[in-house]
Amino acid sequence: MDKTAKIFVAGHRGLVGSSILRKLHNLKYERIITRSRSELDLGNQQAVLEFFMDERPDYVFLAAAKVGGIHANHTYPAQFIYENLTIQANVIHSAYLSKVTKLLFLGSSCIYPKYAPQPMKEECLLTGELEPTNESYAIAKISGIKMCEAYNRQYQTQFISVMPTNLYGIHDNFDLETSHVLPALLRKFHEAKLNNQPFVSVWGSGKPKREFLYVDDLADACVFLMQRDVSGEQSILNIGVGQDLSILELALLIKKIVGYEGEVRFDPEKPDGTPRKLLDVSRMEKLGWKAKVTLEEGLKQTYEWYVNQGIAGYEL
Ligand SMILES: NC(=O)C1=CN([C@@H]2O[C@H](COP(=O)(O)OP(=O)(O)OC[C@H]3O[C@@H](n4cnc5c(N)ncnc54)[C@H](OP(=O)(O)O)[C@@H]3O)[C@@H](O)[C@H]2O)C=CC1
Ligand SMILES: C[C@H]1O[C@H](OP(=O)(O)OP(=O)(O)OC[C@H]2O[C@@H](n3cnc4c(=O)[nH]c(N)nc43)[C@H](O)[C@@H]2O)[C@@H](O)[C@@H](O)C1=O
Repeated sequence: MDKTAKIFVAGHRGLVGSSILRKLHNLKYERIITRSRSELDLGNQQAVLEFFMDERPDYVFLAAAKVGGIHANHTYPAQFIYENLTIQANVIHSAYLSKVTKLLFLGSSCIYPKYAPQPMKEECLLTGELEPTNESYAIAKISGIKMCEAYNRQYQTQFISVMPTNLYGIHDNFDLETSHVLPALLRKFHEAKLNNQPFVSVWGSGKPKREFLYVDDLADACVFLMQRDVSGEQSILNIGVGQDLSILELALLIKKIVGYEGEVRFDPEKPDGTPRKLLDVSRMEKLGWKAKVTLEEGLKQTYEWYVNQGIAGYEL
């Protein structure tokens, strides 16, 4: 991927896409193409094909998707399967037809079985039942991985899939209904502090364990992979930090960073989801890549960004 390559970042306004865009700008890539959803609906097959045939990008980062936390996934399974299947099918097929050199598809750690041995290796894909709260999303993501593999086998394309663990960072979604746990807890603890609330409600039992990767580390890994030949069995790669913590431990860390002094209460009416999903990151380590940002550093940066955006009501 030389500096004059034409690069399309799909989903450039999202958490991941915006971070990939920042990384490419910092590395002085000169020909980056973006389209907002109103300019190009990636669910529109004809429009996507016309765009690829007109623009002829060399490299594609496919970071556009229907994304959400446990509640959104559980409540809107039809939208999660339909939108993800159509976006990825349109982009991957058009990339093949327009002879894209290399495409990187964003999967997710939720593609692995609910009770997969920990840490989860890439080989455990399709070896057991999925977690019901995000089955629709996971099935769509598995289809995207299999589509990339099928095109590589039949058409000799270079389409790779990465499986990031739970992500967080600046430009995340802080909506309490649709967000993931980390931005939700940053917001809940922050608002509880501002409003002197006596407790913060944390969903589920607090026992599930999750691994969190700062989004700029993910963007770094994605660009690293685009710049290298990772064909064959390495066309699927886990990306994580290799360490996890319980939701209770996460809540206590966020409470400390925000400086909230009230109580943490659990809401057993809300689902726990997968008990644990820690990724085995040895494939990426063998390639020479490792995450750099610690959870505490990443949380502080994200909290500062959230507060400075003005969403939170006051400046730090
Ligand atoms: N966030 C996480 O914890 C994880 C994310 N991933 C994967 O990473 C990728 C990016 O996720 P993330 O950045 O968090 O998601 P976001 O929701 O932050 O961003 C998704 C982007 O896709 C765009 N988009 C959605 N539908 C369409 C459409 N029909 N046409 C054009 N654009 C569209 C959105 O546009 P708009 O701004 O207009 O809504 C948005 O910019 C996804 O594939 C996700 O599955 C994987 C593991 C964990
Ligand atoms: C990235 C990943 O994200 C999703 O899977 P998830 O990891 O289960 O998602 P989550 O971040 O929303 O929750 C993690 C844990 O945290 C608990 N929890 C506590 N309190 C809040 C809370 O306030 N909000 C949320 N959302 N969760 C909370 C919550 O009950 C659960 O036990 C999938 O959509 C999946 O498709 C996917 O790919």
